[in-house]
Amino acid sequence: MTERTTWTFVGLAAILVVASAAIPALVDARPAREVPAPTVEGNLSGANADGWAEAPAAEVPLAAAPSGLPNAESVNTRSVEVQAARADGDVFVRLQWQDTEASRNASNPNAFLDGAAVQIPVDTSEQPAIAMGSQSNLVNVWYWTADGDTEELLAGGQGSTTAFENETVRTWASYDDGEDTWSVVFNREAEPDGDNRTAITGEDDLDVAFAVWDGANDERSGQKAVSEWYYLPVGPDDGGTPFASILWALAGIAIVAVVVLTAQGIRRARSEGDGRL
Ligand code: HEM
Repeated sequence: MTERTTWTFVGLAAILVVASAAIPALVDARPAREVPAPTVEGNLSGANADGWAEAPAAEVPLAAAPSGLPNAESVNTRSVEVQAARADGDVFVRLQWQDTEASRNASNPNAFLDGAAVQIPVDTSEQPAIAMGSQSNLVNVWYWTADGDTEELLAGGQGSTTAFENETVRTWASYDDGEDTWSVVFNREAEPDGDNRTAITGEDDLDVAFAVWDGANDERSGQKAVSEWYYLPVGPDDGGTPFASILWALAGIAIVAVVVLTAQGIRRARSEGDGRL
């Protein structure tokens, strides 16, 4: 093997090192079901507030909740765009979804309101049942309806929802007629007072699920579009991607070393062979 061939091998191996370090970082940029929750400097207190430009969005698919209620499978909303952010000890979540008609008024008994909700576990170390938790694993539900009402609920399974006294959840909502899109922001202190209120302490990532009701399609209570469990990465940093990159880079360096040593070995063996001739 000539010196040139050796260097070509070394060059290729070096490219491999860089690629093996960079590609996993790019491909694994966001684990499945993660909704990024960066700390944001800008204002988040508004459906279209400036700070939302700083928070990446996750597209979350929705499907009919299997509640067994009549028409439960008839839901219109197929996905919701979710952003989350932290600022000054508060947590914010913005949901945006398509709806061709804003249903804000339910004064007629046959009319139902558009609505949206965010569900989080009371005990952040354990993921509850998606269908609004269970008696042994309760959930908090932040519930907005298009008449401007916001409720903070506690649930331990279907049919068990009760409202907290002294609500700590705030919302801002706006409907864009041109884009046929609702934008709703939910906001709460990360660690509010009160029994059974989820404390977002930073000890765990936060499981979170979403629901949307289309009032024009008579959706209400158990007839709604819901997500699977997602999570906000607010727990201790497990060093995920950078750590993986270091391992990949070390693997690449090992490959370079093997290539160089093998090439040198072959050269030496050849020159010794030549010497014997
Ligand atoms: C995926 C499985 C789910 C099933 C089968 C289900 C079923 C039901 C049922 C039967 C009700 C009516 C009885 C009650 O008020 O408890 C209900 C109400 C409710 N659910 Fe769920 N649910 C599911 C998931 C969710 C999720 C993920 C959320 C929030 C993100 C949520 C939020 C609510 C709210 C706010 C109400 C009260 C609505 C109202 O007052 O009209 N549910 N659900």
